[in-house]
Amino acid sequence: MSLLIADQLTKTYSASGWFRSKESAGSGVNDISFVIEEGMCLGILGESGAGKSTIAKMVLGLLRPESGKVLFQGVDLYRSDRAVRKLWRRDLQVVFQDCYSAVNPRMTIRQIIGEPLRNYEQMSSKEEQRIIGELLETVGLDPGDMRKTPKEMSGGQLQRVNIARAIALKPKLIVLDEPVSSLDMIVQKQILLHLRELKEKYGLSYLFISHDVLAVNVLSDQVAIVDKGMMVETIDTASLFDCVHPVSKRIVLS
Ligand SMILES: Nc1ncnc2c1ncn2[C@@H]1O[C@H](COP(=O)(O)OP(=O)(O)OP(=O)(O)O)[C@@H](O)[C@H]1O
Repeated sequence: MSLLIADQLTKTYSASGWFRSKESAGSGVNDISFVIEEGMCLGILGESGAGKSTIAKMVLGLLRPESGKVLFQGVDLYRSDRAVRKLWRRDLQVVFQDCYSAVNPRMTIRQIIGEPLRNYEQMSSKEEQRIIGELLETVGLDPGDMRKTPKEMSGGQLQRVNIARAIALKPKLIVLDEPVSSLDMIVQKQILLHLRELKEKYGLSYLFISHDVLAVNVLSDQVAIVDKGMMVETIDTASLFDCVHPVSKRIVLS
């Protein structure tokens, strides 16, 4: 059974009032379909406004499609009850682009990473501390960092904290929504390679949203290229630079 199936997802935004413009009226995504198998990373590659975040939100259960469905582990996300969705939430995590707004600045790193553990697991404070220490080591940080607050971390370190929080419950799939775009090139590469290692070590699957061909090339097994809300081509990453669709060529080879 495939881990995630997105089947003909369509969402149209209706711009209104002061914000109505030719560009935004009728925008969104149309007839988006893809499959993610266990242990696989699918990259969604497209320029700004192509519809990448809309796709991510629909997969995460945050935006109901007008038509089409999202099946996660065989369960139809938008037709399941709250209890099923809570279980489903555990296996499907997310890392957003803006590492600072993804965390509560008043919490310590221990509280941030411990949040999903407290929501889903019952464990002693000592056990929680041990697991958080291990998670910090797994993402290349020092266990002593758990006493820090977000403002004492660099952007790259804080994004590693967000990754530690995302893997805390050993999810099946992580949606990575431009996870390295706000970091400098060297840190971007370190984190992408680290995500690749984690994927191989724990058999994780990723939906990797990006506008960056090189980043997609590092992490993805397959790439779906989106443009103006449509999926124009899906291609194995090994053949990415041999893409055939004119839009893919423009995006990949520019
Ligand atoms: N809430 C909204 N209301 C109206 N239009 C929207 C809304 N959200 C997105 N859009 C429009 O839908 C299209 C797709 O937006 P989306 O944010 O999914 O693109 P994106 O590829 O993620 O872009 P970026 O890389 O700039 O974040 C764009 O034309 C955008 O203006």
